[in-house]
Amino acid sequence: MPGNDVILVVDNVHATYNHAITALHGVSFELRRGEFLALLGANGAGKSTTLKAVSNLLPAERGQINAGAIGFEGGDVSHRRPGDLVRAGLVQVLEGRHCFKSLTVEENLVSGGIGRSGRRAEINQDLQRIYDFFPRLAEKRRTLAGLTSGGEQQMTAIGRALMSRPRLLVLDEPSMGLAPLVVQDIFLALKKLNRETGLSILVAEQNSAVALKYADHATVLENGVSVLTGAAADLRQREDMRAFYLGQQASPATQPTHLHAVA
Ligand SMILES: Nc1ncnc2c1ncn2[C@@H]1O[C@H](COP(=O)(O)OP(=O)(O)OP(=O)(O)O)[C@@H](O)[C@H]1O
Repeated sequence: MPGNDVILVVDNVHATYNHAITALHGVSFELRRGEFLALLGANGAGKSTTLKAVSNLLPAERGQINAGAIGFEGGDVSHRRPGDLVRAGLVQVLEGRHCFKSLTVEENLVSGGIGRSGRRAEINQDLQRIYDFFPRLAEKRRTLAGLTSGGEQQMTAIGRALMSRPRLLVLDEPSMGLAPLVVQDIFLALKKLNRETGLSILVAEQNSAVALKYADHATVLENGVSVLTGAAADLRQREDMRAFYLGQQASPATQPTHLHAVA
């Protein structure tokens, strides 16, 4: 049984789409309270499927968990509707920075608080907190989200998720399609949120270099299986990680044919 300090447990999860396409066949990891964990892997490795399984969003895509279990705060997520998980503190920012483009940045943020009973003063306080983490959103608060940059839309999507006061924030590929400096800004803000508020963060990323720079730990997926978990600082030093995921050449003597689990 995991201790109270573990907020999310993914235990040997197998998942398929349409009862036919196997997407995951053995994904396991744990996320401790207050931890920033990165889920890494190439295109199609199963990162998005794992995150959708965590938020119980697979059934909406004709997907299902066939074996294994996912526990959030000690309860099995498969018994809870996605909306109930949000109210319980598990909030996901889906891939593709979904914003309401015809609403202002601030209206988008406020929309994230709908459903939670909050007085205006409380909502204003939360808005201010988000503007402190993302000063660029404060400057653009009256601008239509559709007219802001990709980075600002990603920040708006994250800010909207924060309005429901999550305990675990899950993000799918926040760096996608963004310039390197903007990606750094976003990860810096996530790290600050994690450090200053104790928010637990799970982020799926193809950009391993940036994820390993800011995360505490990382789990690597290959073809639907978690093959490696370790401290981000250790993974950054590994020759095989450098060669496979950080785009650097390992010396021929150390080049592996696949990643080896941390002992
Ligand atoms: N809605 C779906 N219906 C059927 N198959 C799917 C669906 N979504 C994903 N898959 C398949 O499941 C496998 C894992 O995909 P997934 O999107 O989870 O990987 P990923 O690591 O997130 O990759 P990417 O970075 O490209 O999003 C792939 O073989 C993919 O084709």
